[in-house]
Amino acid sequence: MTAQISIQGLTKTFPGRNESADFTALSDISLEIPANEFVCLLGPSGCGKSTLLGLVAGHEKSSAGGITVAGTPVTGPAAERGMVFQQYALFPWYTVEQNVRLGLRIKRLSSSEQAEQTERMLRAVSLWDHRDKFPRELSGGMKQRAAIARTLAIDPDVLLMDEPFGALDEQTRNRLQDELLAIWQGSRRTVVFVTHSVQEAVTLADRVVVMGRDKGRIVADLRISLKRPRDRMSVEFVEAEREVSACLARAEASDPADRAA
Ligand SMILES: Nc1ncnc2c1ncn2[C@@H]1O[C@H](COP(=O)(O)OP(=O)(O)OP(=O)(O)O)[C@@H](O)[C@H]1O
Repeated sequence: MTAQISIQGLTKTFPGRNESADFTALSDISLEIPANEFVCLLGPSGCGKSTLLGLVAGHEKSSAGGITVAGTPVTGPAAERGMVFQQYALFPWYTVEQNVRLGLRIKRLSSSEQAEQTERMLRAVSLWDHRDKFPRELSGGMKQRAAIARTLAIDPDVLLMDEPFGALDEQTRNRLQDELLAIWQGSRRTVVFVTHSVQEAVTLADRVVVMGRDKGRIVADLRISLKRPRDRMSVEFVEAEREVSACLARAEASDPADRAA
């Protein structure tokens, strides 16, 4: 089952340090994400994308407003919401296979089911032949594929991805985008994907939500209705990129106002 995400009047204020004023990263954000939708969050650095994702993941607590996933309020992390970070977060002392399998322990599967699921995921991200390697023996792209396999093996309804391909070269990044889409198309789930890249957003998303500097305000909500697979060189793709870029430029120019709470 996949889940709808409902964000209502979400505000996040971080306490100020050393008597400085509190800092409001997000103010009164509302967003509805239907089940199975692939949403990219785009916006200038510091606009609150990771904060929003962390709140959906349940890693952070909101200061006001709330989030429900499939109708249930988010009060902390849960297996149904899987997170992939830019830094791969693999255990260095475990092999690729062990890293993927570890995540499955929370699912209470039998040992043969764990082995089966691990193999399926490692094959999906083309790492089966590298399953006995340790993270230090992998390239950046391979590490990220292992991290994705580990999260997907748990079969979360909601996949939260915080710039997962941001540290990779363009070629590897394009390949992983295509792999991720193939996996998503094979078993749909709701995806919220943070990126800085307009091209990445147009390649992946059903919908691009652009956040501005002003406490995470949503300045644009664009549907990308290009058919998949998308040709990054096509006229339609370039046009969509231009439209998203124009919104991003407006977001970057938006006045951060007085961000103190
Ligand atoms: N734990 C924290 N304590 C205080 N301020 C924080 C904390 N986490 C984030 N912030 C602030 O909240 C704002 C939003 O940060 P966030 O990391 O969500 O932005 P972002 O849009 O993901 O940025 P980037 O694109 O650079 O990753 C920033 O000004 C940041 O300094």
